[in-house]
Amino acid sequence: MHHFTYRDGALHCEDVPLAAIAAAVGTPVYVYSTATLTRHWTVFTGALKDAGLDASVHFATKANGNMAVLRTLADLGAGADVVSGGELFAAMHAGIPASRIVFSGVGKTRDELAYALDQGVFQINVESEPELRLLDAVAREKGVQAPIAIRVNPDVEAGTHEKITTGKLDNKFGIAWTQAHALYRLAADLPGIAVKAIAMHIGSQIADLAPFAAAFRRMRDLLAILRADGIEIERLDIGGGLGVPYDREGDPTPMPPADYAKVIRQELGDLGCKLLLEPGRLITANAGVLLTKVIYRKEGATRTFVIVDAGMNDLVRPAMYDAFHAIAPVREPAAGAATELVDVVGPICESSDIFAKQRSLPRLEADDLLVLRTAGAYGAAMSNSYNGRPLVPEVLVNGDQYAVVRRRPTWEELVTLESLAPWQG
Ligand SMILES: Cc1ncc(COP(=O)(O)O)c(C=O)c1O
Ligand SMILES: N[C@@H](CCCC[NH3+])C(=O)O
Repeated sequence: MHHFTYRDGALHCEDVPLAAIAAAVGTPVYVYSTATLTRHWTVFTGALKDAGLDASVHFATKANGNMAVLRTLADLGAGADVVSGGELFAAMHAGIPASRIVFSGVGKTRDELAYALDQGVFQINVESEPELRLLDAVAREKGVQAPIAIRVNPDVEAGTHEKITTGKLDNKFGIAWTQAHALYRLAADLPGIAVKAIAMHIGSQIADLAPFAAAFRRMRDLLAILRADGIEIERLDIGGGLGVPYDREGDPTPMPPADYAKVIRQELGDLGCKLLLEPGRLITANAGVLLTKVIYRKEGATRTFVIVDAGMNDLVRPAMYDAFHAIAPVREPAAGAATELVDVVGPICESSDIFAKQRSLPRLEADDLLVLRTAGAYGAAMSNSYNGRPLVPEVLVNGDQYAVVRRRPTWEELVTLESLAPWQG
């Protein structure tokens, strides 16, 4: 069931024509579908339940931290996986209780650890020995015990883009699995630490089950070693990383959640541990599009450029990871309409500000509206104001209603955080 479809020749999000949103809010703008968010959440949690797994799902808020999106998920029972004090604050602000929040991240500061303990987060995923010792000290100062997992790096090849792989030995994330037992031994002996779980996360946009299965087996082996040493582990946090279809011809079809759940059950289902999952992209990527307008059609010497009003500051994935995003015109092309090969580019003064090279699209003119699909994860979340462009706004659709859930800042607001130095008068 798709919630971004053509009706009467016009692309809609649920029951709202995207052209109506463009007219009212302006472009560029992200548009999210409540129905798709709900469907993804329900299918994913349903697959875990159908596989008989005792699991809790903690949405990785880095993928999409919009408060209205988080509230939609919170209302469905979501927990959160956060990676900074700011994300922890925002998740709680959106209505996700600390008791359902996991705090991950390779560089948590003393202040962030103290804040997380004060709030009573469910679990802190420790990623190094110095962090473990600091957390122990902060917890003891407060007279509490910090509930922890140690994030273990299983050293598997996730088969994804090298900029988003995290589970190889030379990545900065987690503890090498060869060093994990010793660190768990230390953790078990620290009075400010309560060892609860083993955590892992091997990368993002993974479209194959084999790396997950290999990592789960490492986890299983480690659990046996820890148990033999008298270290009790109640739960296993298996991270996120499931890939989604970006609709590029020839791309592998990402795995269905039911198949993923089956592998979890096979490898980890008989250990008496509760499971924690941290999907991000899977929940929100296909629930959002970036709606943009053609500014110019420019006939270059060797190619035609379609210059749009969204830029790499609004959606950095193509520039940063050579990511593919399907592009569709908001006005449905007539059946059999001619297509041409064009480069779709943004207005930013960077040569990498290119959304698509030599993409086959119907002829586009100035003022035509387009969407970049599958933009609901790591889209707005990674946006910035480079080139003096106000942060891109966000709209949430629900049936025939829509609301601006982050407004576009004004030019005045672009400079309000800045001030002159005292000697400048
Ligand atoms: C620790 C951790 N958990 C969860 C996620 C979410 O990953 P994804 O959006 O690929 O599901 C990430 C990001 O890769 C992460 O670093
Ligand atoms: N930002 C990346 C994913 C990074 C995952 C963060 N751990 C992307 O858009 O693909």
